[in-house]
Amino acid sequence: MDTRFLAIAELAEAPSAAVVVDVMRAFTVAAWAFARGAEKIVLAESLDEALALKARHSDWVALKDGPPAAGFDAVNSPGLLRSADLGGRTVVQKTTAGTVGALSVKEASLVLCAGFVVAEATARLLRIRGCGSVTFVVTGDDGRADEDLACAEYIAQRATGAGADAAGFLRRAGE
Ligand SMILES: O=C(O)[C@H](CS(=O)(=O)O)OP(=O)(O)O
Repeated sequence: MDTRFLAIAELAEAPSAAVVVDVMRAFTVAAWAFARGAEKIVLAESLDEALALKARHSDWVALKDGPPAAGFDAVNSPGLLRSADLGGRTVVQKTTAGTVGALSVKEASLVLCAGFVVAEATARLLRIRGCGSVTFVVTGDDGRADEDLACAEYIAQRATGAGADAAGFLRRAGE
């Protein structure tokens, strides 16, 4: 498997397969939202778009990063979502890095949004799909977030079927 690890700003053309990594926190939050029963997540281009979607669909859950704000129901916190009941709900999510990264590769044939909590499932899907070339988008800190790079490298190793010791990658993420 041919792998590239790029910041959002380094993306030139649409990759064939993209794994967009945001450990802290957009795609850890997204995984928890699904674990708490969410039916789907809509990624908004802007805060205004998120609010407009919420206005059109009052039953949707509008979620943003940063502090709570009027019109939004939730913030980008895995810890808070762990106790939320999102059964059957649609979440609209807007964050600074993760959702921007995912939307920047929306023309790719395959877009996977990942963090450590879904790393193994992500690697398995890449293996099943037989992706020959994968672009990992390192979203945090303008591509310098080591928790995202560590997660991306872990997924890349696991996707090739190579054994990888998660502990070392997780340690990097925690530093
Ligand atoms: O919720 C977050 O911590 C971040 C904000 S920022 O990227 O650190 O400014 O959003 P995310 O897009 O989940 O990284």
